[in-house]
Amino acid sequence: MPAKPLPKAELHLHIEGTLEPELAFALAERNGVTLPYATTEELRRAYSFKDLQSFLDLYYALMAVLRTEDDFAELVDAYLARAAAQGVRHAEIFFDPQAHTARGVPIGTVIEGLARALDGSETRYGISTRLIMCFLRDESGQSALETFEAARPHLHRICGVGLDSAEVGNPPSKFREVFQRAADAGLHRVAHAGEEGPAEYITEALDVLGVERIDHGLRCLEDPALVERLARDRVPLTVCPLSNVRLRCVDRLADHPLPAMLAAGLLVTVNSDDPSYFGGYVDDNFTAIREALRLDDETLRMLAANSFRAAFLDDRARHDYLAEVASHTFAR
Ligand SMILES: Nc1ncnc2[nH]cnc12
Ligand SMILES: [Zn+2]
Repeated sequence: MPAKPLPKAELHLHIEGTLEPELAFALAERNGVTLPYATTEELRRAYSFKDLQSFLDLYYALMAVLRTEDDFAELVDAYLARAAAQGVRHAEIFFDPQAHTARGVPIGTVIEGLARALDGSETRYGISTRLIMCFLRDESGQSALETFEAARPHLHRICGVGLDSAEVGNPPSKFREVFQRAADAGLHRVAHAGEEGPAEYITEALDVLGVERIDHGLRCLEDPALVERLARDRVPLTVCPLSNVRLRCVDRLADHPLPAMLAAGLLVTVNSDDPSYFGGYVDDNFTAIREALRLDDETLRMLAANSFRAAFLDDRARHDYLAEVASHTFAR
């Protein structure tokens, strides 16, 4: 019998980044969309990125195949099936509404399609789920505000807001007002910061946007006072090792700063970001860092426990998930 994967929460996962080439071609055919690739193999060969922007260009282009509620529900369903096989017990899932509304897909189609599939996640896959609506930081603050207002009738489906897309030149402070509105609506707040952008963006995300978690956060290591603050305040960092290598934030997995982050006392979690594009889902990230960084079982257990500590869960659910992690036996 194959070893049971370590139970874990996934806190940094873009649902659009789970679009596998096979599903992309199936949806393209169903929706009459022509892709600029002849085969899934040819598409996969395009997955060679020199930086975040070169990835984002393909990521947004491929979304053209997502048009109906059923498409979004199918995308979620495919992710949940894979996530369950990777030991995911809880998932907090990002989506990018502006990438769809800009193509004429109504925001209600996106949110209700995603939410419909997520409604069945506990019974069908044993995974509790939350939705986090991200704003594209290379769009304007005004566009984020309009998106938030368009989503208002659906806010009961959403647990929080986030900030993603091209980081450099797009500081968190652009989005002060929409994050304030989200806070007033009782939503959680997270933001990508310190992936390609500077450590100052992490500080700004905390101070100006009031975020509770930082997505990526690698570049905090350039600012010792910030590292001390993040460690003292137990601010979770949702780190994505395979993504960091594929987007060339880190040269090789063996050079990944995750051990330095742990040594600094940071609350690090491990996640997959855009698994279809970056060569692995979340347990594949755990396996890759275990080997490349020579992590022992207790470190892996701590990373899994951190994922539940950092999740937007109630105390009871958190306690139960942490007990699952504590009782996991590693078999190889
Ligand atoms: N790694 C990443 N960084 C910023 N925006 C993203 N959108 C999807 N993946 C992303
Ligand atoms: Zn991300």
